[in-house]
Amino acid sequence: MRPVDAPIVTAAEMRAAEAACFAGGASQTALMEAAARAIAREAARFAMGRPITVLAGAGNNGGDAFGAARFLAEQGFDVVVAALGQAGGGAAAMRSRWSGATVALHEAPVRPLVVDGLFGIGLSRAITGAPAAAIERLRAGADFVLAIDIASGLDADSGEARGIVLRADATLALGAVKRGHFQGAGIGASGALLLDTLGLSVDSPVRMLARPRLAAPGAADHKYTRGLVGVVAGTMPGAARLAAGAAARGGAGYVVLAGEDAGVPFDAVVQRAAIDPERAAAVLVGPGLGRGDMACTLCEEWLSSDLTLVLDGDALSLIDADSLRLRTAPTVLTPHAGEFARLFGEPSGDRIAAALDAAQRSGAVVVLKGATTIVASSSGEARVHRPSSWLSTAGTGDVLAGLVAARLAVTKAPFRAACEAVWLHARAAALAGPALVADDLAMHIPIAIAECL
Ligand SMILES: NC(=O)C1=CN([C@@H]2O[C@H](COP(=O)(O)OP(=O)(O)OC[C@H]3O[C@@H](n4cnc5c(N)ncnc54)[C@H](OP(=O)(O)O)[C@@H]3O)[C@@H](O)[C@H]2O)[C@H](O)CC1
Ligand SMILES: [K+]
Repeated sequence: MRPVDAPIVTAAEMRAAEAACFAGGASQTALMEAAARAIAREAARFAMGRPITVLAGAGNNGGDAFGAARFLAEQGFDVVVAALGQAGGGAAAMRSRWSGATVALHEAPVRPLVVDGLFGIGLSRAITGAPAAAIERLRAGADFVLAIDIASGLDADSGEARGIVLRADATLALGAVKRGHFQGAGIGASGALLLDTLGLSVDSPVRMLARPRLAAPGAADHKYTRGLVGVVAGTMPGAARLAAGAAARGGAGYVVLAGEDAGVPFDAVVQRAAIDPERAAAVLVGPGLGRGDMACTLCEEWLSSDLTLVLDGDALSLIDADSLRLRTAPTVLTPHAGEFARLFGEPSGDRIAAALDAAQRSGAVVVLKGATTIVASSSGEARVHRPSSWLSTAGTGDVLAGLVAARLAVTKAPFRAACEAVWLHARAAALAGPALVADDLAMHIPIAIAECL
């Protein structure tokens, strides 16, 4: 199945879940048989009757592979197993049940479908030498590669490539999806992500972002109860206008764009010289703010207020992470990779862990944007989303920041608001289609909201 709202685990968390399953009386062989059956089911779908080469490593990833080969052969598929090393432990039992053709990995025949059971979450060092050469040859010749649990060569936690990676067209995650599927080289090497939980009960405060449930305003609501969003304009008012337009279409009851001659995206956004702090439910500082003295002064003023803030763009270049700890009001930061690195340091591989650390350190909700966007809270919760790569164009960050401010004004809950905004932003991009520009996004936000009611 395509995972939705699924827990995302580290290798250690996966092993702990497996151990708990074994402690409850399940056998490793039974679990591997279930995994093998699931792999064979998916491989049969992609093989479409064509010959299959199954790659089997020395660990349990390889054990799964031998089991899958057996089930595929029983269904009449032409299967050969190309094995690396001697299977140990549970994998030996699975290997002993395979009676079909087995060749050494370097002799693996190139076939339309390759099932990758070389390495799973036990990869412990870079893949080099003969295995690397075989991976290169088989990837070049295969029509389709199905990875068992994770593409061989990927670190299960950081998604970093350890030497060569056997890029997959689809990955069947076993038990739970792994952090490595969503970051580093894992983003491009995992292909379509499928999941079979094998009946394991796995939970984690880190989950895939699901479509939010939104509510229409109540009968007693008016523009102030729905929340006034203030957007602070600066030297590049266009960015603030993009943010204000997104806030207005993102559910805010009232949007004030504060700044001389900032202009407005449309008449429903009101331009004023200043934001009335008594009335503002959320204030966005940063888009197009600039980094001069005036910008510094504005940043300091709002940071020292007790208002709910969204800090984006230039504001993230003017503050330091530790000063945020002094704030007691809800704060959401929306850094891209460069702004994040300046505030919290360069993430060392596992960006999910880095975002959680940053949220813990700053006390803010951190939205670490990128090919995978991570929403992290200081309570240790995180949501992970893969938005369209077409969002990599100027101004889309301003739109997201405006959406975060709108959802904050509506929900008054920073983690929930940031999750809703990230989902709506990605959905608006999908609706806008290829080659979108930031100005296209806002008009699709109401359609995305309608899908959540
Ligand atoms: N999650 C589930 O419900 C289930 C998962 N299963 C599968 O089990 C694997 C994890 O199995 P494990 O045996 O821990 O590890 P691997 O199969 O990934 O392989 C590790 C072996 O490979 C050797 N190794 C590691 N790196 C290299 C390398 N670069 N070159 C050569 N050999 C390497 C490693 O040797 P060491 O020297 O590190 O000891 C191991 O021998 C999981 O991914 C799932 O596929 C269960 O089977 C079913 C349930
Ligand atoms: K694999």
